[in-house]
Amino acid sequence: ACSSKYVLSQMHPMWQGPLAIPGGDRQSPIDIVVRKSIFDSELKPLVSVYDPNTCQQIWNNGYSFLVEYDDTTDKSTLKGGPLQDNFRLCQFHFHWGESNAWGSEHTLDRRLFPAELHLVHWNSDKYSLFEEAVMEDNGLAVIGVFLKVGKRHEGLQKLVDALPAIRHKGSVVEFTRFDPACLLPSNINDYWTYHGSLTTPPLTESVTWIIMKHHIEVSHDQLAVFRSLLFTSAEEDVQKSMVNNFRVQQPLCGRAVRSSFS
Ligand SMILES: NS(=O)(=O)c1ccc(C(=O)O)c(S(=O)(=O)NCCc2ccccc2)c1
Ligand SMILES: [Zn+2]
Repeated sequence: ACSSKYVLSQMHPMWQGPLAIPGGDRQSPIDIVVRKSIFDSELKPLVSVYDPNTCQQIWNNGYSFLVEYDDTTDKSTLKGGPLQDNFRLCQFHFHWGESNAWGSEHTLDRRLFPAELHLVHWNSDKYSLFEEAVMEDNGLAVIGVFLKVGKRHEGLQKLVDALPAIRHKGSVVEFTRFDPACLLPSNINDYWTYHGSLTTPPLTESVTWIIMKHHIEVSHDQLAVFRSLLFTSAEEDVQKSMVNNFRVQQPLCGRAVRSSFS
């Protein structure tokens, strides 16, 4: 799938029909083979500055639920690490399974996690709109954090409590003063990074992925509320629970995965 100009047969249970992807040799997600990752001492510490007052709403887009931030100014930003430019936070969302046995998009030596958090940022030094950056090389930076089932995550509870109000596809509610930094592991300086793509349409190869080595813990009950969301809108007569909203893993095609730690 790396050589062909177009990568077809992206027949994913959730998307209708094959998706032709331009290029197709730097798709995401991937399995991170830890022993094959390359320590890069030039990788700097990540610097995230998030302003909870830029948090605006939470909504169900029929694929995941997104917490969206005001990205019209440089108030919530990410820089450093593998990034040369300044990136603005636009949203975060999760991927999860129908059981705790699987759900993450990336894996570590094939190890699956029950869920994965993605914080999506776009390059505000080079582009003026998220929609532009999505289509461009070096346009996006996404932080991935693995979730494990264990103790209750106090910071996550405010988000969990908002989910029943957005059960159906298309529902939106106001959601303010949420600090996404509370969802990051205590150590954000240990990560892997590689060049890849969005894992949802348009699957553009515009993402610098930054996958955290350390996970966060959430409780079984908190994750169960994620699974109470629906893929379907209120009007549809068959309601489908929002689970297994992850993409199948993609070929590495010779890409290097660098680590910030040895
Ligand atoms: N797993 S991932 O980080 O690749 C990802 C998943 C979902 C979405 C999304 O918008 O639903 C996004 S998004 O926020 O980047 N939007 C992509 C689709 C889109 C393109 C252009 C304008 C609006 C939305 C990213
Ligand atoms: Zn995602």
